[in-house]
Amino acid sequence: MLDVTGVSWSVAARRILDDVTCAVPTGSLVGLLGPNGCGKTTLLRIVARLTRADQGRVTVDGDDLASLSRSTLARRAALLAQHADTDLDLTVAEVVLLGRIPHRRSWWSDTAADREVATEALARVDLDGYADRRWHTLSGGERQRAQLARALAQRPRLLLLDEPTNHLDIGHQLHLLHLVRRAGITTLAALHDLNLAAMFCDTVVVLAGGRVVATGAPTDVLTPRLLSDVYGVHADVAAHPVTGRPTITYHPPAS
Ligand SMILES: Nc1ncnc2c1ncn2[C@@H]1O[C@H](COP(=O)(O)OP(=O)(O)OP(=O)(O)O)[C@@H](O)[C@H]1O
Repeated sequence: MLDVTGVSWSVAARRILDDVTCAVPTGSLVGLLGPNGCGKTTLLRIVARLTRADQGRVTVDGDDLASLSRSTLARRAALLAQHADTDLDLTVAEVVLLGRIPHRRSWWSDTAADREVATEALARVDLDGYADRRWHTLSGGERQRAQLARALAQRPRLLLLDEPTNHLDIGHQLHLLHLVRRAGITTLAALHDLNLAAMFCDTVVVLAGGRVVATGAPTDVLTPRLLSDVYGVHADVAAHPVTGRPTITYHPPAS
């Protein structure tokens, strides 16, 4: 369970997050939504302890994040950053094996078990046979999936995903979120595609101007009124004929 309570953060005299409270129940997928610049990445960075909150508290399975050692945190939480990439001349397997570092006794030697975990993670993201490819030869979508494999290879209890469907074609977007859901890992994912959020998330948390403006089941939160208030768009929302989840059809902007 991830609990974020009263988190605020300012930079250059500007309040970016303002008293944010939200929770991700164990094993659930929570979508972090909101327009560009509303503070989604900042919140994920605070939970990953890459940025320090000015106020508030974050606990993971009851433990205060601030009290965990770096190595314990690295074993517990994995972050897939928005622009995760590397300039190093690594193979795909080497990148995925970076996810095993927090679990190793020695920095340099990966074990057969580590390599097995990495191979399995690559298979899960549909990248079998890519292990020996050089990183720079991958497409944007292949890199994104390989970065998810690295995060999965970390075997985290908490997964933090910043726009994980970036660069992915629709088939791989659906596959990735289906996979994340089925993995049963406590997951907080910043998402821009509201239809995907509606389809896969147990709960959505909507930020606007650094504040939580709505939290709840997608059906309750993703209403035409909220889409208009938060995103300034007009849309129809209907229940999907099979799943009953909301599906959004946007209206073109009035000229
Ligand atoms: N280190 C920083 N210095 C100055 N401004 C910052 C810093 N970090 C974040 N910001 C600002 O804080 C706001 C929130 O940024 P953040 O990246 O969290 O938004 P976001 O919701 O993830 O946006 P997007 O959907 O565009 O990725 C933005 O206006 C950004 O410019």
